[in-house]
Amino acid sequence: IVGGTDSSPGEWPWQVSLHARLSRQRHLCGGSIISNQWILTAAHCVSSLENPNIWRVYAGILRQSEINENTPFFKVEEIIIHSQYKFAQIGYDIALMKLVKPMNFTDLQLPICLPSKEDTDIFYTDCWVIGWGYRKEKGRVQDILQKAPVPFMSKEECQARYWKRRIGDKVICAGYDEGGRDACKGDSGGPLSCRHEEVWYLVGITSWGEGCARPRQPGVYTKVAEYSDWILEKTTQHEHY
Ligand SMILES: COC(=O)Nc1ccc2c(c1)CCCCCCC[C@H](NC(=O)/C=C/c1cc(Cl)ccc1-n1cnnn1)c1nc-2c(Cl)[nH]1
Repeated sequence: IVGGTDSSPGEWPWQVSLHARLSRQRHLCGGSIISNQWILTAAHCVSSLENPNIWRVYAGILRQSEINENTPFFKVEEIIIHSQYKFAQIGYDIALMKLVKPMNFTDLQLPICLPSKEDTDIFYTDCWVIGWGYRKEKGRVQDILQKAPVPFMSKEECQARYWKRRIGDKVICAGYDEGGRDACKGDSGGPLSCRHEEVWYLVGITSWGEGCARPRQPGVYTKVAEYSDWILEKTTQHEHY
């Protein structure tokens, strides 16, 4: 996160750190708890790393330094990537991780509400981007979870900023024309959390941008309200006859 500040313990209890164990283990992406057994993240985080056994989900942590070989984590049973996903810049940048065992909710690990598909036209005014990512384009993963307020940007303005690309209806842009606050490397997959009438909603999934916090280059987020049916379909246990 560029231009952010330290979060407090329990401020964002739905935020998780997704680690993968390749040659060595490291933080790769953020994610959000949406139920006791499901994590929502970005497809680009897990595509090409679809083996569930390499992933470790760390919940209820504020600092990356809390993570060591003795720190408890949740194992992943299944990874579901949107079938139309190709690249983050095209869209459909959404994926689900099913945990092997349901987690117990505590003050430090709780789900965030999903917006309903009727909520696609709410103009949220209190949105925050969160993560352990870089504070500048050439940076490093941060120890303490960072937070930054980012204002919504209209689709028209966002399309004007990214005129070489097609900004579709299933993404949200957020950021400042003067730059200065934004997501950055290591934040993707994490939540764009917006508070609306005292309730926090998972409005966006951190996806891509042209550089970090550059003027007139806002962050682009998967618009979660557009995927309510997809999430419901994939997370509902249909009896297989
Ligand atoms: C010590 O451990 C580490 O350093 N880990 C570790 C640390 C960092 C990374 C990895 C591991 C790789 C994850 C691969 C999958 C993910 C690949 C893409 C991912 N993108 C982002 O997180 C954010 C994008 C982004 C999003 C918005 Cl909304 C706005 C501007 C953005 N940026 C534009 N330019 N930079 N950011 C990324 N993440 C990293 C990089 Cl490197 N790039």
